[in-house]
Amino acid sequence: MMYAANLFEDKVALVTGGRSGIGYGIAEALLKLGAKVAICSRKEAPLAEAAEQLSKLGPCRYQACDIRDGAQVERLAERIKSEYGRLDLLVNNAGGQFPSLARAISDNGWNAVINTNLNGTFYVSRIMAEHFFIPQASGNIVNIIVNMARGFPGMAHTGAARAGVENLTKSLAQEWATYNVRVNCVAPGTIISSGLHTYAEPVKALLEEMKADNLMGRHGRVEEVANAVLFLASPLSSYTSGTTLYVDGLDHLHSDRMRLVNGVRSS
Ligand SMILES: CCCCCCC/C=C/C(=O)SCCNC(=O)CCNC(=O)[C@H](O)C(C)(C)COP(=O)(O)OP(=O)(O)OC[C@H]1O[C@@H](n2cnc3c(N)ncnc32)[C@H](O)[C@@H]1OP(=O)(O)O
Ligand SMILES: NC(=O)C1=CN([C@@H]2O[C@H](COP(=O)(O)OP(=O)(O)OC[C@H]3O[C@@H](n4cnc5c(N)ncnc54)[C@H](OP(=O)(O)O)[C@@H]3O)[C@@H](O)[C@H]2O)C=CC1
Repeated sequence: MMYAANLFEDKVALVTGGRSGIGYGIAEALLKLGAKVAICSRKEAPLAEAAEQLSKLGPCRYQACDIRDGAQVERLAERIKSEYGRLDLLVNNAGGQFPSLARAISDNGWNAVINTNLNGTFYVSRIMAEHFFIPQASGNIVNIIVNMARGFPGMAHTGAARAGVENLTKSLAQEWATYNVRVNCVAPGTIISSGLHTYAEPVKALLEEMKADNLMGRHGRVEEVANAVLFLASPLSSYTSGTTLYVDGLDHLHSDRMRLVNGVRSS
């Protein structure tokens, strides 16, 4: 552990999508550094199980919540208020999409991905800011997006949604600086996590190709994303807001996704 063991002592964090994968790893890292944590996601049973495991490291509450539903997010804010009385850090990690060429995405599929990744992130940010960050005159938001620096062929819906979140981050960072609220993004490349298991062939083969194409020759690890979140969540980054930190082994500068997508299409 490279950060001070009490870095987040007395701090309260909400990690959306904290029941699995990257969100679970972020919650785990925050708890190990003294934070009190709340996690939410849609599926109650695995969420409860994750909270039980995480509670071995420190206080961890959970509540089922679909981030696309403002009323559910309001109830989550009330619960955090009654359990912990404050919120210092929001990690907007919940999200996802499905691989598809743009022409094959249905209207519903497009809307599901935009609602989850862009609208959901906005609802949670605004509601947590109104309940906690603005009245407290302090807060920190870290948005988990994806590397879509050069577009995202094969996942155009999520590329558009995450670009929206990146721009929203720049706007909120400026509007809320006066309330001592920082807002930043972490943009992972391909990370070995539960999320990748949701993809079937031929995407699995594509993932191997993407690994070979990566200049570091590998996919990323959940801890590497969590470490970036810890930095942005901590006073070590106190003069940093409105930015994006890539955790992608250089994919944002180098990878040729269109070539890889074409390879899958012709196989
Ligand atoms: C190609 C490169 C691969 C490497 C990528 C590496 C970078 C990124 C990695 C990750 O992000 S890993 C994390 C991934 N985890 C997830 O994606 C899990 C969560 N995902 C979801 O929950 C869904 O994708 C969702 C669509 C956002 C869920 O929304 P919802 O629950 O509302 O969906 P549904 O009601 O089931 O469907 C709505 C609509 O969407 C269509 N759809 C859903 N899945 C697919 C699919 N696999 N293929 C095509 N279409 C899909 C579904 O059919 C519905 O549309 P209609 O049929 O009604 O038109
Ligand atoms: N793994 C990777 O390579 C990369 C992942 N990312 C992003 O990082 C984040 C975490 O990914 P990862 O851990 O790998 O994947 P997971 O699929 O394991 O995590 C997604 C989490 O989001 C929750 N979630 C999804 N939709 C909603 C919703 N509407 N409301 C509340 N919670 C929701 C899910 O729980 P539930 O189903 O119970 O709602 C789940 O816990 C995602 O945003 C993902 O797109 C970005 C780049 C790369």
